[in-house]
Order: sequence, then C-alpha cells, then structure tokens
Amino acid sequence: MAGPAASENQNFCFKDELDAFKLCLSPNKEVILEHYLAGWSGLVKFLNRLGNVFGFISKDASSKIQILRNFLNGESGSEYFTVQSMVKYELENKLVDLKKAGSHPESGCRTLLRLHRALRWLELFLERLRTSQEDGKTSAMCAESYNESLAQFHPWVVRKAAGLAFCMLPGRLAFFEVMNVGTPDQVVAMLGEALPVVTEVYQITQELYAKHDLLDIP
Ligand SMILES: CCCCCCCC/C=C\CCCCCCCC(=O)N[C@@H](COP(=O)(O)O)[C@H](O)/C=C/CCCCCCCCCCCCC
Repeated sequence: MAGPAASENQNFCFKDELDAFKLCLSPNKEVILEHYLAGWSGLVKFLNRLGNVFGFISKDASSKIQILRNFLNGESGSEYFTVQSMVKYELENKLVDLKKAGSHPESGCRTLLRLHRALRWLELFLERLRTSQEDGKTSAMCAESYNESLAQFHPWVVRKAAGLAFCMLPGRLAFFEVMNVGTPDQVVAMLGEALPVVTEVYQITQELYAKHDLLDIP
C-alpha cells in the first residue's frame, strides 16, 4: 500500500471529513443533501489515500455523489435541498423507476439508496474500529461489516473484488495514522463522537425510505 507523504498529512484530518455529517441534520431532523454529499466526498478522499487498489470503489462512490450534485445544482435544485424534499418531489413527479429500470435509471432516490446502504457498512465498520484491540485487523473488521450490510446487494464479482481489496488495508495503527487524528486514544474518542451522528443520519433515511417503500429500488 502506498501511503500519503508526510506533507500531505498536514492538509488532511479525518475528523474534519466526518464533521460534514454533523451538519447533515436540520433542526427538524431532515437530511441536508449538500452536507450529506460533503460527508461522502470526505470519505472518498480518505479512501483515495489508502491506495489505488480501492480505485474502483471510490470511482463508483464519486459517480453517485456527482449524479446527486448535478440534481442539486440543476434547474430543480431547490427540490433537492433535503433527502425528504427530494423523495417527495421525485415521487410526486414520477421520476423514480420503482419496480424495474425504465426511463429514470439514475434518479436521486435510487442513487442515494446506494450510498445509504454503504452508510450502514460505515456505521458497522466505525464501531468495530472503535472497540478494536491493538492487534485488531482492519481487513477483517471491514470484511465483516461488508458481509453484514452491503454484500447482500452486490453480485458475486463485486463481492469478490471488494474482498480482495480489503486484504490490502493497512493494520490498525497504520490505518489510524492515515486518518491523521492523533494518538490511538484520540482516534477512539473521535470515533465515539462520530458514530451517533452517522447512526442518526442512517436511521432517519432508513425510516423515510421504508415509509415510501423505496428500499428495493432496482
Ligand atoms: C475510520 C473509518 C474510515 C472509513 C473510511 C471509509 C472510506 C470509504 C469511502 C467510501 C466508501 C465507498 C462507498 C461505496 C458505495 C457503493 C455503492 C454501491 O453499492 N454500488 C454498487 C451498486 O451500484 P449500481 O450498480 O446499482 O449503480 C456498485 O456495483 C459498486 C461497485 C463498487 C464496489 C463497492 C464495494 C463497497 C465496499 C465498501 C467498503 C469500502 C472499503 C473502504 C475501506 C476502508
């Protein structure tokens, strides 16, 4: 794995990237899309620092972030201010292919669902990382979290490629160094702070999608 140069570390701190998720929730607990996407962009930035072997994952995440940014910056941008307003707008205007792929293969609802499923992986992974021992293996933590969440939505070939990429993850200490948050204790404390936020954003989105029967958009 080719790690980042020391000088690059000065410009990167994983905490700053996760902070975007803190801004996600509006006072009435709606998920603000701009901040949600900023959170994901930060995670992709981190993933890119882990090496080219994760390129196919970061490329897929980036393209989904871009699809949603295009909606946000497009002529109906105000309808995409929150995930709640996006769902309402796209459903009322029949802009979602609900049962099979049709004329809206890249709707906002479908695209966000892919990131939302990945957020569950993140939640599980952060919790494993937070509670891991010094000799914990990030590759195993990542694979277990993936198998409990995202894997069920991926075909064999993607699962296989993801599994191989996970084997290239650095050990726990080196992983913490790439995060550039501070000592292992500081990393653990930061993860403890970040997790409830990620969980809340995930749960709010999950309930919204379940309420509108959107959890299986093809
Ligand atoms: C302190 C913890 C640090 C964690 C840092 C995590 C950084 C992770 C950054 C990005 C996560 C990637 C998000 C991946 C989104 C995947 C969306 C998806 O499911 N796409 C598939 C379906 O899309 P459609 O075909 O229906 O449009 C697509 O087929 C996926 C292709 C790529 C493979 C995705 C594998 C996902 C593995 C997630 C684990 C990332 C490993 C990160 C290692 C730290």
